[in-house]
Amino acid sequence: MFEDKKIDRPTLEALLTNRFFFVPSFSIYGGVAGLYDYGPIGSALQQNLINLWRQHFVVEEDMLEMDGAIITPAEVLKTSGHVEKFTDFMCKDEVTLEVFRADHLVEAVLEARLESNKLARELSEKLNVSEEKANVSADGKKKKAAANKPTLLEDSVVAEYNEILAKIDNYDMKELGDIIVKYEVRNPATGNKVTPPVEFNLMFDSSIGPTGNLKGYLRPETAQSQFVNFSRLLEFNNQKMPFASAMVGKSFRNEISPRSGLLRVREFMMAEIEHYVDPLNKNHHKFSEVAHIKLNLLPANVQQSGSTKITVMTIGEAVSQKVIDNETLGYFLGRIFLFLEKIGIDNERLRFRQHMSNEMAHYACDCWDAEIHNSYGWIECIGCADRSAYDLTVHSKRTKEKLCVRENLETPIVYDALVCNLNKKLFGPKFRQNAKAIQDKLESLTQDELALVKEGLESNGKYNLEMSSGVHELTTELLSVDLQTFKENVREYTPNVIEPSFGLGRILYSLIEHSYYTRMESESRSVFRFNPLIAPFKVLVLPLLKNAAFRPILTQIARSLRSMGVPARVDDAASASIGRRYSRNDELGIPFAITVDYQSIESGLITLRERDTTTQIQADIKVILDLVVKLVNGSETWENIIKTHPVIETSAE
Ligand SMILES: Nc1ncnc2c1ncn2[C@@H]1O[C@H](COP(=O)(O)OP(=O)(O)OP(=O)(O)O)[C@@H](O)[C@H]1O
Repeated sequence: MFEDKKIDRPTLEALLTNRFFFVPSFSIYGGVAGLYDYGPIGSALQQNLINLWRQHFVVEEDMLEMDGAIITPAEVLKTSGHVEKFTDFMCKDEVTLEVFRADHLVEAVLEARLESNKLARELSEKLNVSEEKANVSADGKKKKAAANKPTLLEDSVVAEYNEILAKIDNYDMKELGDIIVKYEVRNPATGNKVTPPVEFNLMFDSSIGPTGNLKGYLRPETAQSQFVNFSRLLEFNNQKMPFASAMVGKSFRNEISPRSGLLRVREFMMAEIEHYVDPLNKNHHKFSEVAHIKLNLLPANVQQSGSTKITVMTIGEAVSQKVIDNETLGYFLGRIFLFLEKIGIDNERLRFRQHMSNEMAHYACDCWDAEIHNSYGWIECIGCADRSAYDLTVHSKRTKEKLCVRENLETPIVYDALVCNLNKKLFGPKFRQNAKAIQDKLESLTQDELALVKEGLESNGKYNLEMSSGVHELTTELLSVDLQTFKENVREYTPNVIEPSFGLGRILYSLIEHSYYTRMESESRSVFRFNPLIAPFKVLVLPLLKNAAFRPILTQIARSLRSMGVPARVDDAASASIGRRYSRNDELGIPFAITVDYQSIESGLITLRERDTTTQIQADIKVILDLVVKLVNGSETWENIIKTHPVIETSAE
């Protein structure tokens, strides 16, 4: 099913830089890895992506949008676990001190060896020479791999490598260190050994205010601003559950070794949704709308067995067979699929990969990444996790603010529970300064623990309570543990959170690759097949020839389009032929072109060209402008139009 559509990345990258899609930031100062500036085309693409995302999620799913602060006090990120755990594993070239993200280094080296092995085998088959000889030729071709012990690999070693690659996201620091030693993973560029992996925290720190006493960080995700505002969001939603909040904004991660263009940067645009749901009911009222959608799934158990084989399943089947944990998670995977399809991502190069046990945060109960294949391999572009009640619980515990839902019950819940009844007159004087801590401890005991206290008191007249302050003897004069009946009219619970988290730069770059092609007749003519929703400019307006007589009509057309909300670009440069101008604007992915010629001045006729087919029709200005608006807003298709408007003959482009 999946076909690796190879592209010529150096040519694509040169085009993206030359046409100012995006470029390394501060390049005239030498640049800094992992920072990029978007030019007019990149910014317009990003903005269109954000607009479509807002329409598809915030508007259609009726979400509550927020815009939170970027600078975040350390206390918030300590509570969320980021200060301690937001780390990657780093190792260094022992000689040059070049740094690597350990899992990425292992991945790159093993992949290079597999590739080298493949080449050697192909050569060996072709030339029918001994494997040793073939090995020498393959080594010559793959210099990089040579630094990493390029030998023709035994089948069993190939299987081991493939298993490691399938599980690469699941290894902890020690396991990665062991793999590096066992398989002699070295710096591919120098062949030097690398140091054992260590943890590196990815957050940029800072201090807030002039005293330097308040430590802060640039946020590594937008989620925490949404969690800490949960009560206000719930209030705004008239206390109704379930509901979602959403936020688009920059996040910052001090990546160890950003080497893959927009895919791994230190400052990037995120779009995150936090969907709050009752932990006892994770069904979704619109689930039936996505249940039929077939997804390419890569479940955790398949990866754990060392395979990357895709299972194609409908979301309905996946949820009913518990491959996907619950309906709400399934619903969001479906909506993510529809969003990616709408913007133009190739479904054959999209898969949903489930996290393996170690990879998943300890509190999460299921997590799927939408991975898109591009020339860098399979890239996680969207994470979609069920984070359970973790975030709201920890922030609530730390701040003593209630971050929970109170729900009036139609039928009250009646239940029996054990409670401690203290004889306060004796309890306080007996334990003095420890009394409060002991009381708190007793109140925090579970029902099972209370049952043990009750049993001790009733059978021995005493119970020894162990605490960090020592062992405290509790006697029947001081307290009793009794069964009491409770009636609750209100149910209080902390919602679970399902979080789809989008990295817009990764989606954008993948879309650029999926949209890129070169025309058959000339390899040098690059085109982006951006659909009209995503295209930076929707219409190119150009004269057949440079002639001042065309200027008024060009201006009139461009102004009309712009006033109707259709971004238009005029290209009337004197030096370039019409074919050259079509082609250099195809490089910007402009879907339609309106051409003005002498007939336009005489009779108001203009031509409309479609980018991918290069077919053209001719009609009156008003007719064409009406058609363009429909084409751009998606209410009309080119296929339809050329059924009713004859395609005209044009000179070769
Ligand atoms: N350094 C980065 N550069 C660009 N996008 C990123 C980066 N880190 C994360 N993202 C995007 O943010 C999304 C959500 O972040 P998440 O924390 O789940 O990523 P992650 O698992 O840390 O990614 P990775 O494992 O690739 O570092 C990712 O799916 C990705 O699209």
